Amino acid sequence: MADDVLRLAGIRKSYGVGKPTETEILHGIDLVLEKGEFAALIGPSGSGKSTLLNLIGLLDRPTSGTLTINGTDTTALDDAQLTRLRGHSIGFVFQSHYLISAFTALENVMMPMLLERGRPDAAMREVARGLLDRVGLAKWRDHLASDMSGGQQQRVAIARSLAMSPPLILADEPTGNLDTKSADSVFALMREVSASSGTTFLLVTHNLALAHQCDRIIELVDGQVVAMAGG
Ligand SMILES: Nc1ncnc2c1ncn2[C@@H]1O[C@H](COP(=O)(O)OP(=O)(O)OP(=O)(O)O)[C@@H](O)[C@H]1O
Repeated sequence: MADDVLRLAGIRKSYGVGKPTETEILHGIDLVLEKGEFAALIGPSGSGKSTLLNLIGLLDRPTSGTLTINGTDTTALDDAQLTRLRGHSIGFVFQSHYLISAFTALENVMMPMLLERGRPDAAMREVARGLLDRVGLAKWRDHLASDMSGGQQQRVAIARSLAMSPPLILADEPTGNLDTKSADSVFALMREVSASSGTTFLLVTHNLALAHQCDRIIELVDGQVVAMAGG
């Protein structure tokens, strides 16, 4: 369907393939995320959430099954093609923001565009300024990342994840290191971004209160999706 941003069919993942230790971690995942959906991925520790996120983020390959991102079947792509698709289609926000501490907020937000285009230009700066305005950090654009609070740094990371206007953002415990107030405001920001730009979010979280505020909850237990409920 044209509005599918992500489609997984029969995704299996084993580690140690061909070795005596071979273990299947994901046992056939079927999942569709549509444009603008804001979904939570929950499940106990060891259930396979990070393994699944790595596959969806094109950082690892499934053992079998098909994974389609924005209409592109990734099965037959080589590593260079996967890297290119990742750069254009997927934004990442992690528990640790992974900002470059010696760079300003603006420079951090420009990074994905710099990696793509090689050298800074005025248009890039303009996009980065607009994104920092959007996450409420207009006045902080020239501050070093290391001088900002945890919540502000996570806002910069969200602005950076939007730099290439990806249809899909993968957020792995993005509020895990924040106090409740900052966590709530970072969550609200992600929801606002999703609603206003139609960006699809998949949010991995152990925080059930946040999961219940999402459009949908996808629950993983022992490498299988056991429930998909409304938030
Ligand atoms: N590279 C690897 N090689 C072998 N086994 C792995 C590897 N990565 C993960 N596993 C195993 O896969 C299973 C699922 O791990 P995964 O990290 O995906 O779970 P998770 O749901 O993200 O857990 P958590 O909530 O603790 O982060 C675990 O049993 C883990 O030991």
